[in-house]
Amino acid sequence: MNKWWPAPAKLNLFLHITGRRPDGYHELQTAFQFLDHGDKLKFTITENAQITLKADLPEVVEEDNLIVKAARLLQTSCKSRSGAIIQLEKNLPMGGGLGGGSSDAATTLVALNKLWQCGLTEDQLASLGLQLGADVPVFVRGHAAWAEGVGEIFTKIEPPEPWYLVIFPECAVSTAEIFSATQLTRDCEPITIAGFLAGEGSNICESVVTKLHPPVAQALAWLAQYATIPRMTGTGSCVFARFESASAAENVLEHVPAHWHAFTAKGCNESPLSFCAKDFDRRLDVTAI
Ligand SMILES: C[C@@](CO)(OP(=O)(O)O)[C@H](O)COP(=O)(O)OP(=O)(O)OC[C@H]1O[C@@H](n2ccc(N)nc2=O)[C@H](O)[C@@H]1O
Ligand SMILES: Nc1ncnc2c1ncn2[C@@H]1O[C@H](COP(=O)(O)OP(=O)(O)O)[C@@H](O)[C@H]1O
Repeated sequence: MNKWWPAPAKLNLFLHITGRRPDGYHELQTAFQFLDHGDKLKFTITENAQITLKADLPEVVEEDNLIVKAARLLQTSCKSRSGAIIQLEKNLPMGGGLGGGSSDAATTLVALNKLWQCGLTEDQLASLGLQLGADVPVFVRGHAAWAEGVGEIFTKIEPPEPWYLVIFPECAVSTAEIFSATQLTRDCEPITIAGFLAGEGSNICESVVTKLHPPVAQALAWLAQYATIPRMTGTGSCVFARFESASAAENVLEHVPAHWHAFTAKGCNESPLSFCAKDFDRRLDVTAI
C-alpha cells in the first residue's frame, strides 16, 4: 500500500556562530533534535521520468520547491528512468526555523532512493542533500546530532527527549536575512558536547531576530511566564520550551494567544523518517521470503 512518509521538524537546542568562511558561510555549533510532528509525503512511482508535485503551497513555485529539486537531483545522480507523483501534506510553518523545506527534501531523497532502487548510501544521500541546503544532511542521517562546520560535520548525541511546546509567532524569518545582519555575533567561544549536555549554550541569533521581528520577542516573553529558558530555534521565528510530560505542555498550549499557531510534540533522538525507512526495509525482507 502507498503510505505517507514523515518529514519531521527539527529544533536547534542551541546555536552559536564561531566564525565565517571566506565564501561568507557561517561556521556554527548547534545541536539538532527531531520532533514527532511534521509534514507528510506520499510517492507514486511512474514509468515516465516526469516529477509531479501535488502541494497546496502557492508561496513556492514548483521549480523552486526543494521536493522537486531533491527528486531531480537524485534522478540525475542515479540515472533513474522512473519518475514520481509526490503529494505533500504541509503542516510546518515556512520560515519558522523548524527546517520543513529541508526535511521535505531529505524525505524525498531517502524515500525515492528506496522506491527507485537507486542503492545510494547514507553518505551519498547526505552529500546530495548538502547541495540543496545546509540543513538537509541531518534529516537524511536521522539521528540527533551535534553539528559543526557549516552544519554538516556531525557527532551523534543522546540528549533527554522531553515534550516541547512550539510557538510560531505568525512571522517568517529568512535565514539569509539574519546571516547578513551586521550586528550578528560571529565570534562565540567554542563549547564542548559535555558542556552543552550540562546546560551550556544559547541561541546567539535571538538578539538580532527579536529586534528585527518583534513578534518573536513577544513569544519568548510570553513563554517565559510558563517555562524556564524558552528559546528560539535556528534563525527563527519559532520559539520553544521543554516540559516533563505531554500534559504539562498541553496545559500551557491551552493558554497560547489565538493569533499564534502553536503545537506540542515529543523530542526524538531517532527521527520518524529513520523509523519509516527501517520499516520499509523490513517489509521488503518479509516480501522476499
Ligand atoms: C542556521 C540554520 C540552523 O539550523 O538555520 P535555519 O534555517 O534552520 O533557521 C541552518 O543551518 C540553515 O540551513 P538552511 O536553511 O538549509 O540554509 P541554506 O538554505 O543552506 O542557506 C541559506 C542562507 O543562509 C546563509 N548560511 C547558511 C548556513 C550557514 N552555515 N551559513 C550561512 O551563512 C547563506 O547566506 C545562505 O545563502
Ligand atoms: N517544500 C518546501 N517547504 C517549505 N519551504 C520550501 C519548500 N521548498 C522550498 N522552500 C523554501 O524554503 C524556505 C525555508 O523554508 P523552511 O525550511 O520551512 O524554513 P526554515 O529554513 O526557516 O526552517 C521557504 O521560505 C521557501 O521559500
